[in-house]
Amino acid sequence: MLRIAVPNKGSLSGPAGDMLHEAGYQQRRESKELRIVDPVNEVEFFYLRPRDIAIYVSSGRLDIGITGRDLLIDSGADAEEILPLGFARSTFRFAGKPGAATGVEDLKGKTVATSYEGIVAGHLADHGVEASVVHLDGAVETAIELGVAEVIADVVETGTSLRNAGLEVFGEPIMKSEAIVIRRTGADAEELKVQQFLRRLQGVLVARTYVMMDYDCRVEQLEKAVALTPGLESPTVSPLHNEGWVAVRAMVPAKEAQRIMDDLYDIGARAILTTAIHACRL
Ligand SMILES: Nc1ncnc2c1ncn2[C@@H]1O[C@H](COP(=O)(O)OP(=O)(O)OP(=O)(O)O)[C@@H](O)[C@H]1O
Ligand SMILES: O=P(O)(O)OC[C@H]1O[C@H](OP(=O)(O)OP(=O)(O)O)[C@H](O)[C@@H]1O
Ligand SMILES: [Mg+2]
Repeated sequence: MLRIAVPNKGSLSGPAGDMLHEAGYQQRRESKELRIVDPVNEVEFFYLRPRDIAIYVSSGRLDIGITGRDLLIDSGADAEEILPLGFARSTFRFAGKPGAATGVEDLKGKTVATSYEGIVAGHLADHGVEASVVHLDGAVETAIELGVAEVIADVVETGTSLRNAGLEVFGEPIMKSEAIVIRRTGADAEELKVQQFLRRLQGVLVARTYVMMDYDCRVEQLEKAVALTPGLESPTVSPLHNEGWVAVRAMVPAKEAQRIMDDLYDIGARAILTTAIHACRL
């Protein structure tokens, strides 16, 4: 049975559960459940604190886990990223009162508050900067106002929390993060159950980003039309009963679907339809 760590709380928890559900796995019904078995798919899910997941996976007791890239790096655990999942996207940045600093090199002798001590200490060391790091569990933005630190390093998504605290980012982003699947470093990459799990999640990612497009066009326009809808490998082209017309079917990126429909219409395609993809294996 495959043993998988899933975030039990916080920003990663809801979207991770939704994705696993879309991939056909049974998920917990109640937020207090700590583990469930999905006997049909032969998977056991452990609901753990996001910060602890890399540690469990690196111990080898759990096969894979879903966590944030920033949490994996912060933990220093012996685990590696095997699939980015596209949700809980954020950047990790320094911030302070306007004019407090312009880059990491200005932090010598200063105090930095953060919940991600591992990332910050590593980044300071990479730049040869000696600064103090104060660990706080959350609401780090308030640390400056209350005099605990001169600058902070924190997760930034929309920037609203920083703005509300009168702070500004400075310097280059320390890292970009999103939810990821991890496994123990060097674990068997060919393990069939792991491969099947990853294929299911990849199927969800494709189903979320692509739609199926169908349309009819005149044979003379086919090359132009196919250039607009190349599909992933090559579009399906079938003859219509009316001579001189063909039906074309191809996957297109959902974000571009409306523009592609306009362009197809302009070159004479008709009966242009898009439909959602519910699941897929590429
Ligand atoms: N506002 C946000 N937008 C996107 N991702 C976020 C945001 N806040 C935290 N994350 C991501 O969530 C993960 C941290 O999860 P964790 O549960 O520790 O904190 P949280 O989501 O802030 O929850 P809480 O603070 O309520 O405990 C990290 O990967 C982080 O990048
Ligand atoms: O750029 P934004 O869209 O404002 O998002 C970033 C904020 O979200 C998280 O805080 P959270 O709400 O989890 O509170 P916490 O600081 O107590 O963890 C993070 O720590 C930032 O403070
Ligand atoms: Mg938080």
